[in-house]
Amino acid sequence: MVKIAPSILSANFSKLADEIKDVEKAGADYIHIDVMDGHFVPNITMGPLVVEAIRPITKLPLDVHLMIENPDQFIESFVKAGADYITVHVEACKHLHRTIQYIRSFGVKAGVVLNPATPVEMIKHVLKDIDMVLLMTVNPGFGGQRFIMSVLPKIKQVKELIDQEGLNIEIEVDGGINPETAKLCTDAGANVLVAGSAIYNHEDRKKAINEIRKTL
Ligand SMILES: O=C(CO)[C@H](O)[C@H](O)COP(=O)(O)O
Ligand SMILES: [Co+2]
Repeated sequence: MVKIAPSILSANFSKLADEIKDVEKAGADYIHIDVMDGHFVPNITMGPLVVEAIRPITKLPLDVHLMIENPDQFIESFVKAGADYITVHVEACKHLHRTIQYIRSFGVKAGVVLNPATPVEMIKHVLKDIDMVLLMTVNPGFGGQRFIMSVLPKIKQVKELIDQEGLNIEIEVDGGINPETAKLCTDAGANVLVAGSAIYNHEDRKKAINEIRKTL
């Protein structure tokens, strides 16, 4: 079963609680939270205080995507704020294996993220230690960008590696996911689809989620 994770990056922040309840009612599986620090990516968004405020609003797992330098420094704060998944960029971690162990030491699911230009080889050594691989299908930093087609073979590559090893790891894709691109990703092996603008730019979120689901 493919999961849909609306990214609140494209939500109306002045009524964030309603925006989250709306997608939960509409059949979302996770809430995707994009954390940006203005260093790792050229944009600044939200931090642990926002995650803490969101936690009581929804029963859905909070999928926290850290686009920040030196993520270790903030992991405990995001755990305390209520994150269920914490994903860190391979490109931002000096000691990736250590960071993953640190996330898991709190009983939280750990994921690794690859930018479009980063090869899959970078995560081979940690596959047995993670719960999720997140493949960026845009360059991180902004919502509403165009899907990068050249990431599709990487999704397949990750799926094959996971299957070869008999592991139970979610494959999430993030960026430019919409009714045109979703099935390309699930056919390649993705089972979690992050969608920001494709859901939040529509008045009817249930319809927007169903439009994606019915293509799969
Ligand atoms: O991580 C992200 C950007 O760095 C966002 O999750 C992503 O861009 C979602 O937005 P959209 O679906 O509009 O592309
Ligand atoms: Co994201």
